[in-house]
Amino acid sequence: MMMSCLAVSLLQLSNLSQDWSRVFKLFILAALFWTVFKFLKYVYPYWRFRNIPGPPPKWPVGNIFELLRKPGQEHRILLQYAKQYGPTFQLWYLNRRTIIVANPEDAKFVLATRNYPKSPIFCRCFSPLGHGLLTLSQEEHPVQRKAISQRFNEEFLQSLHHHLTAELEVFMAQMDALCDTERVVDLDALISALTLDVIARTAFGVSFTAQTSQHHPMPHAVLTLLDELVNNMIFYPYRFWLSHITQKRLNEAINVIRKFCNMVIDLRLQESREEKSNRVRDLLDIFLESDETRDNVIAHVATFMLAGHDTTSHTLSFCMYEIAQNRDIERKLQEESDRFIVAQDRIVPFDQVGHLDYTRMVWNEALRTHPAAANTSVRCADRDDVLPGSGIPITKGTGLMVSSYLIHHLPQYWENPDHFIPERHTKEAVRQRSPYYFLPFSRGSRNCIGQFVANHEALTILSTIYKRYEIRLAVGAQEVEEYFRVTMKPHCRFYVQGKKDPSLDAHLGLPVKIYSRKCYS
Ligand code: HEM
Repeated sequence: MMMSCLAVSLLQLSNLSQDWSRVFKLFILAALFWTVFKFLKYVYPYWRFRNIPGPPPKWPVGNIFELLRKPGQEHRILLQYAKQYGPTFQLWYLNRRTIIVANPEDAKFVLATRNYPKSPIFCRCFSPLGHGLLTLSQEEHPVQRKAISQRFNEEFLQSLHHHLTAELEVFMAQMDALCDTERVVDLDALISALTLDVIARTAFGVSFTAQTSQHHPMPHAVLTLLDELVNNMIFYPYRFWLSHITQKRLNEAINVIRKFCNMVIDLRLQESREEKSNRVRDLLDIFLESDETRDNVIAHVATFMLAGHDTTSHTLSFCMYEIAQNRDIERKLQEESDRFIVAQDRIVPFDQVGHLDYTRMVWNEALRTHPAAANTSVRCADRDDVLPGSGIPITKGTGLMVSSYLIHHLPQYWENPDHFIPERHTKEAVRQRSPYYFLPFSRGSRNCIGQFVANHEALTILSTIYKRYEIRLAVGAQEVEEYFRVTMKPHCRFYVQGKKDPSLDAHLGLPVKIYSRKCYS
């Protein structure tokens, strides 16, 4: 009896263990299937699009490491690819395909139709302060854009000129002090402080005094915010590991900006009608007059500051870098500013800015050779399609980026693309070519809403500077390079005359010496 009981329980145990081993086997099999499925899903896009032009991806990471090879020089690497594989080509980020678009016909298709909304990842990364125009969804954007565009009129431009004049006086006082001293100055830093003060006045009606003091908390907060947003985007796949490091700086910057905006808005709401009529209008007025919540007003103003500061200042620096290498261009600019800044005026009057034709051509050539926004933000196809210029197939969800830098530098679109030739932008020449050959401000419904602000600001600053000063590079021209980090900025690799000068920062933007113009000395 005992024996038979034992035999039965042994049998049950062995059945149980057989069940377990069967479950285990099934589990291993399922895991194997899952791995194979995931593997095939991962490699399938590589296989499916293997014949599309582009640098061969290194499995499993794609083209990441080639792009990371030279930080800040990604635009140069992409230019090599565009020359080798054709203007529109594909790149792989892990197993995700991104199409770099530099065929003007393809660019038109992507920018002018509404089938390519901004990528949700971009919108998520760039909106910690809420959604401004740059990151609004395809549905919300048109209404907001229309409302803001209507208020961006002649009156607004006049108030901009008023703010610009005030800040340019501060700028010139600094330039006068540096003039003829043989001191090496970082012109990019000076211009950056100037444009930050201008955009602050245009936005809030008050200066951040970035040009004269280090004490205002906003310049630091705005620059930190910009930097951290870029980090957010670049390191998006690793955000969980990096978040605690970057999040602290980001939150601190956001708190400073929120606090400042709230303070200015509170003051505005307490203002009497008389006080308001005695003051020059600014962006805050425009947004407060719309029926936006306070948080949305702050998001809009912050977006304008972020989008309008770096872009304008770095392009201006590159413009002066090019002029410093070409005395003929400098002379023509001087002649034009002499014509429009007359008698006791130091700054070109508002109604004369539109007549600065040569200065405009020089500015446009700087926008072509060194476009601050070297490419649009990433778009995401909302349907299957074929790009009409290159014939490249697009599947729903594919990322696309239109590269103005590539279009501006490919010899099939621009003769001698690396030469700085302002005459490319005569009215005649502009009429004869497709607008999609020149895309510094992008095009279509998501183009730059601030482009007329940037143009007005740039022409006023350039004519003021070349009326009074001569700018000379303090280093060889080849030592200043383009450094790309969402925007393109000038970056000087070497110290002056190869020696470390303790008065200079290791990463200068544009080292120059400033002289008073011969006829003024
Ligand atoms: C040289 C100077 C500038 C350049 C090269 C430039 C370039 C651009 C580009 C390429 C875009 C499209 C970005 C995208 O595809 O997502 C853009 C958008 C934008 N820019 Fe500018 N920009 C400049 C100056 C300014 C200024 C001064 C302001 C503000 C006063 C400004 C405000 C904006 C805004 C708000 C957007 C988003 C527009 C929308 O999505 O509706 N920009 N800019």
